[in-house]
Amino acid sequence: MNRQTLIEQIRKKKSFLCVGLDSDISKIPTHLFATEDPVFEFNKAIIDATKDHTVAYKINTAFYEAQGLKGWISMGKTLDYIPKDIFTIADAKRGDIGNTAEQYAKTFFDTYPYDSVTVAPYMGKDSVAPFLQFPNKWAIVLGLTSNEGSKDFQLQPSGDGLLYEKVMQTVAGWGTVDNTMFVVGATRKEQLERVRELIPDHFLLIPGVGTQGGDLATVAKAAMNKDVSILVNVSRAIIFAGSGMDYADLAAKAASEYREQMEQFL
Ligand SMILES: O=c1ccn([C@@H]2O[C@H](COP(=O)(O)O)[C@@H](O)[C@H]2O)c(=O)[nH]1
Repeated sequence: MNRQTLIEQIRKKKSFLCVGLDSDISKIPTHLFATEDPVFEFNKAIIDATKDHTVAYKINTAFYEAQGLKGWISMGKTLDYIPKDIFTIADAKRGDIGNTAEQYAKTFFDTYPYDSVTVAPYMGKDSVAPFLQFPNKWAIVLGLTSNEGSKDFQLQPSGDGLLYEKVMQTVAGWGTVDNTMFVVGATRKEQLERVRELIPDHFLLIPGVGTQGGDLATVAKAAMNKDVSILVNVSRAIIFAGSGMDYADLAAKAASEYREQMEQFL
């Protein structure tokens, strides 16, 4: 999906919500274990319940890879089931030397036709470049992450600024606003305005609202630009809003409430 279409979807649905399909098998309602593929059945109902409220789905591949072959099968079926006008993210956080990165790009853009994949930039330009060669596909590069450990390296001084500032400015020069987004945690609210000074036009994928405690209004005010250009991810607070037979209804309610809040900023 290209940038213009994504912006149009955000305007049309009045939502910049990304629902995270972190479908942890240990948290899936027990009645689904009577089905052949409980993870897919869970995701299918979540997608049916939330698709009108969201413009993106983020599949965190860890929850699928941990299940081995059957996890990859559930992931493939889930990706196929997502409506084609909804942006898809493989949250795989890949990054390796060039020829290996090429294989990762092929995995998540060709074999599994995601719109985007999250990429760790630590290994430098040749590790990110292979993800930037596919028309209408995106590398979503870790910029400033939501976890406590982001203080260990990302927020450390580097030259005149902080390491994450240097990383984001450098990576922004490798691609364009049409193929590169950045991950910035909602929990790093002190840095959001600085991020927008550094990269005013790029899309940001913002996780950390919901279970991690990030505030939607703070994020929207600091990070939106004239084209909106943010996707706010919520995983557990939507997909595990309930744990019984009514889990999909409760997920729909949670997603709808986030969308209604988002509409106020659009
Ligand atoms: O900095 C980051 C980068 C990625 N994530 C991922 O986003 C979701 C958040 O899940 P919640 O349940 O809404 O907390 C999850 O897949 C993380 O791996 C992040 O949280 N922070």
